Amino acid sequence: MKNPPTIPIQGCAPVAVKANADDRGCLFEIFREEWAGAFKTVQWNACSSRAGVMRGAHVHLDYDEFYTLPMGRVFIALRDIRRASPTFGNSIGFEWSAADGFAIPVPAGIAHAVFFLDDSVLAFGLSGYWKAELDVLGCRWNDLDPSLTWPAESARLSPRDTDSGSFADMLASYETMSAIA
Ligand SMILES: Cc1cn([C@H]2C[C@H](O)[C@@H](COP(=O)(O)OP(=O)(O)O[C@H]3O[C@@H](C)C(=O)[C@@H](O)[C@H]3O)O2)c(=O)[nH]c1=O
Repeated sequence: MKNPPTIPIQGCAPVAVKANADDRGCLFEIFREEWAGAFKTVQWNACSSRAGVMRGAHVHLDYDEFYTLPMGRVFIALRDIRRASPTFGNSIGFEWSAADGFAIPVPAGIAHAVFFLDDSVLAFGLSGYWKAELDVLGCRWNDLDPSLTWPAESARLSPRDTDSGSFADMLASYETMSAIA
């Protein structure tokens, strides 16, 4: 594991993956439930993105994610919006490359956005099945935390992310939905 950042958010400590590189490429072990920081997953997604794409910022109520990066280079931003968390309000943004050899747990309640610096593939596990009707919380990526310095001033966004609102509105919606969940 190279350059693991110190992530000041409870539950997001980087987890070393097992990279077996050779002259053909690399076979990664990207997940073992037995690894410290891993958890039971019921679904895995592989998300390929072109350079210049931003996905997020999103936050989930109903499942934790285990983010891995088998290929490419991204800038990932995280912010803790769990009011009861000892790291509530903490955020971080950092460059992450497949060659760094680590995964990042992203628990429910951690707002996150990923900017793709190179064409990349994210593979992430979910502790609960994705439900479209619940994957509705998010904010404008550049409103996630004004203290974050992003590697770009614009990005290619989905219609959903283009229409996202403020961080304050996302926090209010998250707390309302959490209270009734
Ligand atoms: C997440 C997800 C999406 N989809 C569908 C919905 C849609 O038709 C298509 C693309 O979905 P989206 O545009 O929502 O994908 P995207 O904007 O990449 O959303 C993702 O962003 C990253 C940062 C995350 O955290 C993920 O949880 C997810 O929210 O894939 C699934 O079928 N299953 C899934 O598990």
